[in-house]
Parts: sequence; C-alpha cells; structure tokens
Amino acid sequence: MEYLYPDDSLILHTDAYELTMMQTYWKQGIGDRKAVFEAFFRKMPFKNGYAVFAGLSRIIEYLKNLRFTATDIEYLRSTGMFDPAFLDYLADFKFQGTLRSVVEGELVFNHEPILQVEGNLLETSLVETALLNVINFQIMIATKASRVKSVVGDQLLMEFGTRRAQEFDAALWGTRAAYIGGFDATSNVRAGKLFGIPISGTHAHALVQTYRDEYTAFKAYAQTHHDCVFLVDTFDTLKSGVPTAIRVAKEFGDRINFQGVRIDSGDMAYLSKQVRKMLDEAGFPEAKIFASNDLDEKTIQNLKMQGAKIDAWGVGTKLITSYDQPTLGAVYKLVSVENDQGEMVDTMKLSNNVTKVSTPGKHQVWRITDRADGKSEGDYVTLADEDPRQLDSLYMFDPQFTFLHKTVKDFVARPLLQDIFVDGELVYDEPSLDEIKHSHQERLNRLWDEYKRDLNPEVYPVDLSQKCYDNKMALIAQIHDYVQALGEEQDD
Ligand SMILES: Nc1ncnc2c1ncn2[C@@H]1O[C@H](COP(=O)(O)OP(=O)(O)OP(=O)(O)O)[C@@H](O)[C@H]1O
Ligand SMILES: O=P(O)(O)OC[C@H]1O[C@H](OP(=O)(O)OP(=O)(O)O)[C@H](O)[C@@H]1O
Ligand SMILES: O=C(O)c1cccnc1
Repeated sequence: MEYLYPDDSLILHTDAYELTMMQTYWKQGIGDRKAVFEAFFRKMPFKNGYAVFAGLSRIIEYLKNLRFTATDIEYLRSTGMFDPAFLDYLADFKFQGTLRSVVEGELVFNHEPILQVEGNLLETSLVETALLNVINFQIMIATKASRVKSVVGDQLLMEFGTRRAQEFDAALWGTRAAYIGGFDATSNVRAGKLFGIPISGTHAHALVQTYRDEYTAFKAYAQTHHDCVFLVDTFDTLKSGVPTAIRVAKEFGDRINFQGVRIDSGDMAYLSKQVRKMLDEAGFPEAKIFASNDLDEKTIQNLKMQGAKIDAWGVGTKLITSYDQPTLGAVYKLVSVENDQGEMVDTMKLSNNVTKVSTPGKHQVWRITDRADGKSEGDYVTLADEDPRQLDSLYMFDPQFTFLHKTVKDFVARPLLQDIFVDGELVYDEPSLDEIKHSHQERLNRLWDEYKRDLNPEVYPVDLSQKCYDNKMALIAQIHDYVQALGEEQDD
C-alpha cells in the first residue's frame, strides 16, 4: 500500500472539530485569546485505589515536533474545509503554550487535574485529541501493570503482550507504561532498543514442532544459547516436557545456564507443584518455573492462593489490551478563558449528571503527606495562586459530602503539576526510565495499604480548597441564574 502523501506528521492526529473551531477563533479575531484547559478522569481504572500516571514522555516528543508540513497543509486545502488565509497561518504554527503535568510514575486520582495546557485558544484546542489519546491508554496500562506487580511481589514479571496489542504503538508504548508500573522485562525487542527496557523470553511451541520432538528441540536450543528456559507443554508437561528438559540440562551440565521451564497451559497450580518436585529431585532446586497463559492479577493471586510453585510470570493479552477496561475516560476541559476585556474568566461545564460537572479555574494539585512518616493524607486541589505550604494547618473537606472533613497539621504539601513547557520552551529535564520506575514504587510506599488493596480499596481523598470550592459554587449559581433568566425571557 502507498500512502497518499510521501510524509506523515502527528499534528494531524487530531479531531477535525479542533481545526474547524480553530478556524472560527482565528477568523473571528479571537485566536490570540488566552485559554487554560485541564485533563482529568472521573472514575478510577479497574476500581483500583490509585492510578499511575504515564504518557508524558510521548507528549513531550509530540509537542516538540508540532509543525504542519507542506503536505499537511496541502491535504487540509484539498478538503475544502479551510480558508486559504487560515492555512497560511497554520503553515507557520508552532506550539508556544505552557504545559504543566504530573510526572510519570506518580500516583493520580479521579477528579484532579493531571495535565494543564495554557496558551492561546488555537494551540490549546489543537492538542486535545492527541494528549487524551496518549494518557487514556498509558495510564491504564501503567495502572494495570502496578496491580499485577502488587500480587507478584519480588518475583520476575515479564511483559509478553506485543502480538496481542492494538497494533504497533500500543505494544511499544504500552510496554514502556508496563515497565513504569512494575514489570521487569519485555519480550518486545524494539522497546528494548528504544527505551532500554531489559528484554527476555523463552521459546515458542514452534521450536518443538519444527524439530518434531522435545529432546532434539531443547538440545538444539542448548547448543545455540547459554541461558535456557525450555517450554514443556507442547505434548505432555509431566510425562514428556519436564523429563526431557531435565535430561538435556543434565547432558549439557555447566555448558548451559539451565534457568528453568515454562508452562503455558493446563492447571498451573497442580502442574507447577509436580514440576517443582521433579526439578528438585533431579538436582535442579535453583531452576525456576515460568508461567504464562492469559494471566492477570486475579489469576496470579488465585494461583498463589493454591500454593502454585511459580517463580516467574509472563503476562500479555490481559495487560497490554487493558482487557477488563477499554479506556480511562480522561477528558480535557476549558477551565479559564480570556474575555472581551482581556480578563481571564473561569468557566465550567455544568451537567445534569453531577459527576460530569467540572471544576472551574486554573488549578494546582498538592499531595499532602504527614511530615513525620511521609504517609498520604490526601490530595488538595487549589486555585493556581494558592500555596498551602504557607499554612500551619490545613482544613480538608470532601467537596461532595462537605461534612466529611479533617484538619491536618505538620504536613508536607508537594505540588503535582510541574512546568514541562513554558511559552513553547521545554523546561523539564526528563528523568531516566529507571528513575521513573523507581519513583513509582517509592510513591506507592507512601500510600496507606487501605488504598492499595485490589478489592474495594478505600477512596483516596481529593479535596478542594475553600477558595476553589467557593469559586465553583459561585459559578454554578451564576450559570443557574443565567439559565433561569433565559427561561423567563422565553416564557414572556
Ligand atoms: N489452577 C488454576 N487456577 C485458576 N486458573 C488457572 C489455573 N490454571 C490455569 N488457569 C487459568 O485458566 C485459564 C484457562 O486455562 P486452560 O487450562 O483452560 O487453558 P489451556 O490449557 O491453555 O487451554 P488451551 O489449550 O485452549 O490454551 C487461563 O487463563 C489460565 O491462566
Ligand atoms: O497469554 P498471554 O498473557 O497473552 O501471554 C502471551 C502468550 O503468547 C504466547 O502464546 P502463543 O500461542 O501466541 O504462542 P506460543 O506458540 O509461543 O505459545 C505465549 O505462549 C503466551 O501464552
Ligand atoms: O518469550 C516468551 O516466552 C514469549 C514471548 C512472547 C509471547 N509469549 C511468550
């Protein structure tokens, strides 16, 4: 297949309505007006007690290169939807806005801003689709990975999902997100090259089928590799696979590093116990049992409950496709916009559905922790000009059930939204992937166990400052008055 144009750029990775709205703003002469958008999600993924932020690295790469190419403009012209003068403007477009974001590996919760884009109406509109596209996927995978990691503990956890992923990008960036969430290695070699994620793996059934019998196949592998994990379930795990793996391991002795065997079908609790006995009796107590086959955190936990003797886990489909929840549902909402008089006015989307009401104003999110033990007290969403670090005590209340409140003293408040781009300039020094991964585990250590259990976790508090809450209530009242007045006008 040949593409219609010889080159491709991500700037057209946007919904057509972003461009048509941009044309409206531009032609109406308000394109230069300032706007602030914030992204957040409404429901915790997998009903987990926390979510793991991922996707910033890709967003940085996207924003750095955000230019319309000659063929982008040519294509837009061919649609007949855009004014030639507007297209001339686009030809010189460059993202000159400010991006604030939570950093990768950080824990995030529903109803708090995790990305904030400040700039003119045009650039802040254009990037919505791509930004949401990235975080809606990567946060899901990083969170799922973190859940799997929480049941696997210190055992080896390998990502095997590429073949089942929703195409190339999802496999590659999903692997990276999984690594952030706690996976140790991947089978995806490209992810190894691009991100430095350790690659690892065993071999497929095809190897055994090619040589037609396990003995010849395992021997062939042992002759060509030092580290060997033999896949033992092609014919019969206990009767042929494991005895043959042991035979080859004995024959090759120190010439190979017999790491163990992989089981990929059957009752893995029963089989792993039998396999463990056989390996131990054969003098291979160090050999590990690898398992794969539609695993996820629930099956792994269940296998552990059954006393399965599995030492290393390969997880593919259910991780990389975010099998039990297809999207995070993150949204991108306008929270403040410049009016005719050049003033910034807060704005919100009011909905009949209470959970869909957004919080107006430009915000900061503060992670409040106890100064003594570093443990989480909750998150505190303020207007951007507030700084709770100046306070001796913090009154925190639930914005929905305001009678639920507490006063926190001796706390540390850490701002979560950090400057990434300021006026188009990248000001953020990205940590290495291993630092990000490590920071995720550190952050989890500060979270109380009650929020970390995988079933019915406690709801982590995300509270609004009084000023932020009052601002929201005032705007709701203002919108109600406006709607009522309009209704009365129509009745007259
Ligand atoms: N002891 C166990 N307890 C709970 N779940 C298990 C156990 N053993 C395997 N499973 C899981 O059960 C699911 C189905 O396993 P099953 O044995 O039916 O598949 P299979 O043997 O791979 O069959 P197929 O040959 O069709 O692939 C998999 O997700 C697997 O991880
Ligand atoms: O089950 P998942 O969590 O998705 O893990 C990846 C799966 O991919 C492989 O199977 P496949 O049948 O594709 O190839 P194989 O011949 O190597 O088993 C592997 O054996 C796993 O079962
Ligand atoms: O290396 C493996 O064992 C592997 C790799 C990808 C998918 N399934 C298994």
